[in-house]
Amino acid sequence: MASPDPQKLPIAVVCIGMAGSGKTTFMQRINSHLHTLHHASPSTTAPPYVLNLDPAVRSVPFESNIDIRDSVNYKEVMKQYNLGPNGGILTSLNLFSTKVDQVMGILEKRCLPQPTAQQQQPAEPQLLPSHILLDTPGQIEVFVWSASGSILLSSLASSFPTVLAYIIDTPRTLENTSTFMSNMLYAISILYKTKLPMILVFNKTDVKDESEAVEWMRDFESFQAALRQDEVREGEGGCGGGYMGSLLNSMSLVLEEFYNHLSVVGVSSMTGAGVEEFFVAVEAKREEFEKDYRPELEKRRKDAEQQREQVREKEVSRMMKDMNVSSKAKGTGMYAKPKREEPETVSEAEEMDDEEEEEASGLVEPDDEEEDGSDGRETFDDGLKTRYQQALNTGDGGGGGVGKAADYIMRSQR
Ligand SMILES: Nc1nc2c(ncn2[C@@H]2O[C@H](COP(=O)(O)OP(=O)(O)OP(=O)(O)O)[C@@H](O)[C@H]2O)c(=O)[nH]1
Repeated sequence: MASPDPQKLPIAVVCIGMAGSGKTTFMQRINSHLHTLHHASPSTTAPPYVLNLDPAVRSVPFESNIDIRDSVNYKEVMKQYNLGPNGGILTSLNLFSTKVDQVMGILEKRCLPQPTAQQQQPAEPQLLPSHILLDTPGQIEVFVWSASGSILLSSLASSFPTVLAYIIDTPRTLENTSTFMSNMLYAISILYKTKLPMILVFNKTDVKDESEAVEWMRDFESFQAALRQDEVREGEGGCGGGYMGSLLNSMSLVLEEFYNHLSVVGVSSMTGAGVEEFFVAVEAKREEFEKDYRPELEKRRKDAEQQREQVREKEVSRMMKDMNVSSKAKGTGMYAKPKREEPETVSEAEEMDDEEEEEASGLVEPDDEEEDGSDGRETFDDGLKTRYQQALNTGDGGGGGVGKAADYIMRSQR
């Protein structure tokens, strides 16, 4: 089947952000925006596909197609494993990630073009969602820094263009320069951890707009001025003074490159202002994903495959070495005693008896062993390696190959 056009693939938007930044409200807003588009033009636009990955949320103000709470009971997990709230969320997410294959199967079935029964003449063009929306747990680190979060994100990104929407509580983050810088550093760490394109969503712009933050990001001088104001306000001992001031100063210089890679939008999830700009940014990130991130993902996948292959080769060599030792010990394989030929004359019989006595007493000439041993071992090793490789490679990728290898070991040890 030809791979689908990347422009037609639904794009996955993963909402992450500090607790209380407004992720769920933002999800609700973009979900309702896409539903409105669908209602306006039902024949050309499908509603989004929505996933809730927050196991601890009591109720979500939007309808999700896949909800982690349907498969994992967070409260029960806490009870059974004797965990606190964060451990409970983490374990629930881990349990859910064991079903990632099923989740991806459903997503691919619902969001990717499916081959029709008669491939040559597709009946009607399938209307697929243009967006997959994901809400994540409030405890950001539980999702971003856990193995299960990585598994879910990398599985998603291997099938769909994926962008992160990092939701920021604008009024809170603009309280002072150090809060702003902390938030930016958190965003940068997530960017480097996930290696996915990111949009900074300055939320709650109905309370305070994002212009000041944008200025701090784009204009180093204005951040310096804000820093000086903080110093004056809080005095030398405050967050803007002393070593903190110079630290923030140099960090703002370092972060310039990071800011250049980010899309920034101001949104009010309450009023809906800025939502259209957000979707424009999402489309720009889709291109970036295809141009920069997909090749990187492919490269990482190839590297991982190569590594697996190397490990397998090592295993084969190790098994071969073990075989050599155990064959030697048992006198099987290349160390098997050659079948005795019947002596034809009395002197031959005497010679053979002498040899037997020598072997039994351990008095074998070292030269004799070396002479034909090295050649024989190489041929034996090569043959054995080929047969092992065949045994490991044959089969269904499941236990078939391993089974054959095991059979082979058993037979050769007899
Ligand atoms: N004024 C204003 N308030 C907002 C906006 N977005 C969210 N809020 C409020 O911020 C609070 C937190 O919003 P949530 O959507 O629950 O935030 P969250 O990040 O999902 O929270 P957790 O799931 O607990 O991490 C709520 O009281 C919202 O009403 C906004 O755009 N403007």
